[in-house]
Amino acid sequence: MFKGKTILITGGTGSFGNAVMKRFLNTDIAEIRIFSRDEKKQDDMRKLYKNDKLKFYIGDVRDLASVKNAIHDVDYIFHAAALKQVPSCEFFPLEAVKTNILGTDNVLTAAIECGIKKVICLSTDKAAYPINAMGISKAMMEKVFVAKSRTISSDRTLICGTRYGNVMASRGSVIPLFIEQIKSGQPITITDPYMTRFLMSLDEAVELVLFAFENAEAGDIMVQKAPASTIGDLAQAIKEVFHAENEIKIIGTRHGEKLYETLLTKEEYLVAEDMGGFFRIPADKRDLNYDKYFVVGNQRLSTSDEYNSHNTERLNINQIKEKLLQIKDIQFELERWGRY
Ligand SMILES: O=c1ccn([C@@H]2O[C@H](COP(=O)(O)OP(=O)(O)O[C@H]3O[C@H](CO)[C@@H](O)[C@H](O)[C@H]3O)[C@@H](O)[C@H]2O)c(=O)[nH]1
Repeated sequence: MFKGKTILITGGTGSFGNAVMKRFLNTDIAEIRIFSRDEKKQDDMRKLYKNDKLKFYIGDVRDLASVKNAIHDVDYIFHAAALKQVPSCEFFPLEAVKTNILGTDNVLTAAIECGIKKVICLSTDKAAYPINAMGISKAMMEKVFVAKSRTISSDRTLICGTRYGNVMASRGSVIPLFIEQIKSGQPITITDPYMTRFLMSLDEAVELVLFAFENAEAGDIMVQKAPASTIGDLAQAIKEVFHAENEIKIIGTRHGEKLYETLLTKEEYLVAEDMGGFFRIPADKRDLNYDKYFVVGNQRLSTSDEYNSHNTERLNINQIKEKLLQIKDIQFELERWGRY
């Protein structure tokens, strides 16, 4: 599918960007463009991979001209650039607006103008029933790409998205933090032991985006079914994997946090297509003349459940340990500790 093609990954130096890049690097793809703001991270990547298929573009999704500069002759875009830390977006909500909402609009404007064949926008469970600035900005991002998908024929530019749960061990997330705390002998800080989060590996995140690439129609949001765990069990599993004795310190919920996350709202669950390991949330294809779509007896009330990290499959400590041990970064940390 990607033979001879050029892809652009916005936010390409991040955890997800790296994982997609690695998946494609040794295939018959023609070119992988990494678009991001950070020249140091790009330089590190350039030196690490030393591969002619990898091209680097400095730019910022907030700046339309810089996106346009990177987009010529591209076939497909994976749009992963985002501000994604929940607490920091609470303090700088307009920064989340600029990157996550306006930045996405820039990427789509440029993509449509340049006739890019497919754009896949990455969203998060925090966009479903959002309560924090990060989630609200991602919910608006979803609205932007669904609306934009209506304005262009999918034969020309197909715009769709994916919604993720927490990606285990991604940069800046809780798993690397717990490992750092273990290594430096500090207490492991837990916000709320009963809080739950969906747990996905980076490989699963890449799988989801590829599933969307193959199966999504214009405006669809694809969701991967995933198990979840409580944060208390996650911390205990990490302690056991590292044979650590660190004490646990409860620090309380941070700004903007939810007790559990939702991958499908009740309203979405009613219309979603169950595709086995995935859900497809179709875009509402009606226009604003609602009466022409109404069929008597066809009203549906939101009586269904939502799909969230409290009611999905719950992993126990041993199952979390199994998942942790499959993560390369954790294997690496354990080897460095000589405890593997
Ligand atoms: O010192 C800490 C820090 C965090 N947590 C908890 O660990 C969980 C995960 O936290 P974190 O890794 O910071 O992720 P989230 O805040 O859930 O957000 C992440 O996961 C989202 C998907 O839900 C992505 O969209 C975001 O970009 C990403 O930062 C949460 O329940 C936190 O309350 C702790 O218990 N102790």
